[in-house]
Amino acid sequence: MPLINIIRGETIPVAPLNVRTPFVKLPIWLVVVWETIKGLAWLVTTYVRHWYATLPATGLTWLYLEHGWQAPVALAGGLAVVATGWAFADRPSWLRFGWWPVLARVRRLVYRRRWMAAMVTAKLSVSYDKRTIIPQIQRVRCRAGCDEVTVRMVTGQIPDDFARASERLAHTFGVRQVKAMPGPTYATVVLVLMRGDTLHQTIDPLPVPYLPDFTALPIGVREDGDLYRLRLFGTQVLIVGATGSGKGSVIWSIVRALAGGVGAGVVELWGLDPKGGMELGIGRPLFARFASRDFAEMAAMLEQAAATAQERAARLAGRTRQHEPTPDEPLIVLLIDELANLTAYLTERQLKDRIKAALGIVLTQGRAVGVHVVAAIQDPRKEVLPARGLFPTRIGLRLSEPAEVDMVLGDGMRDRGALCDRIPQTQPGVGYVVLEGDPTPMRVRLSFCDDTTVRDMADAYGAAA
Ligand SMILES: Nc1ncnc2c1ncn2[C@@H]1O[C@H](COP(=O)(O)OP(=O)(O)OP(=O)(O)O)[C@@H](O)[C@H]1O
Repeated sequence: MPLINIIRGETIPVAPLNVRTPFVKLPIWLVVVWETIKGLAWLVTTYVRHWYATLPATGLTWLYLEHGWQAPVALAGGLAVVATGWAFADRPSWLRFGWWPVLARVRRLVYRRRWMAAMVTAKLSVSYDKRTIIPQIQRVRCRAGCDEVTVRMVTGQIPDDFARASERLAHTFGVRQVKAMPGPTYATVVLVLMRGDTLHQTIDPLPVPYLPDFTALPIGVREDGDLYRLRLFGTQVLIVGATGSGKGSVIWSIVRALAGGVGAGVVELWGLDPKGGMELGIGRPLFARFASRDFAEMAAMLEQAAATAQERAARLAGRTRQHEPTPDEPLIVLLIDELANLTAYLTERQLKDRIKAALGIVLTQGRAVGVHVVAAIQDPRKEVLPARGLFPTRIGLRLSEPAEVDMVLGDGMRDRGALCDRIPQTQPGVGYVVLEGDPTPMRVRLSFCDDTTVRDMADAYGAAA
């Protein structure tokens, strides 16, 4: 009979019907056999699933039964000696194939214990049709200072859902930070749970490359332990950070990576230090051109850089897509400390307009023809730096407000883990960058060149060298 007056999807109240379940009589031996088969099947599945624990336990028990307690103790001792020897002989392979896989097994158990509660409280479980569906742990991998947990998401979820809950997850699992990035296949997300802090200590100045690779200048260390290499070809670089965040160390790290080129004559550094030469002054011999007090001189330098960029662009048009620096036509890098002094705080209107126009030309036309800008600024707001969008590469150091993070690194980057506003004042030189081809931000620490290092570098590679 068709139901009338029933809205689709509405729950129909239980009918007051008296239902009697059919009564089937089973012999007791059948019940016992069935339960035994079920128990055995459970034992076999558990044994196979947890082979990493059950197999060694079986082996040790067999040894004990066959040869007494000395045999398993000798075997365990022997294994410990071999493992220690391996760890000392070749630490990377020991970590990769020995220690981390074992640790990953243990961590998997730890995560599974708290997983359900974590997913429900972080609102990552999905209730549907009176059922609660939880994202599933697929794989756990351990690496230096972090665990990578690959999770199978519930249908309809996206990695950004996990990114938004990352802080909650970090507290739940007692780790420093959680980053969420798209997994290797659709419907998976990789949660990177950062434990220790590989960037805790100051990074010493890196070796100066004999001739710089302009596509990969080594300027710091990434939190995954690799070198952080900056691509200069084809880009302009903006460094944003509150006062004392270490903007100077980014500038000097870049200069250090380019110093070999300065010595060889294929790189020309132009220094603009509107704060009176406080920052760049110590490395004066490294700069082919330098201005620190006279704003008219700075405007003239920018105009000359703009004219060079235009002239090179006109000459190279249709011949090459990337200018190759030579001693006759070197790569020009304009290093500007506190750019806001030129773009926002300058009171002289005419000078300001000249600087704005020249800077716009350099930023738009200089990228492919070897005229680059590396500029530092404290305040990333549009009112202070209208040309922010013309800097394709941005480095976000410690910032004062969460809202500034997305302004510097791009929309949604704070949710994806770029916590620039949480960098402690005690960690200058730490910041976040967006690497090519990676949608999640990477935490990095720039190398620190103290005054003596800068002076030595200037003596070795500067004009007088
Ligand atoms: N990469 C780094 N590693 C360790 N310490 C650093 C690093 N960079 C800077 N510092 C320390 O932090 C202090 C402040 O750095 P710095 O002057 O470069 O900051 P800043 O952002 O340029 O500040 P301001 O805007 O006031 O010029 C330095 O005196 C130095 O001792």
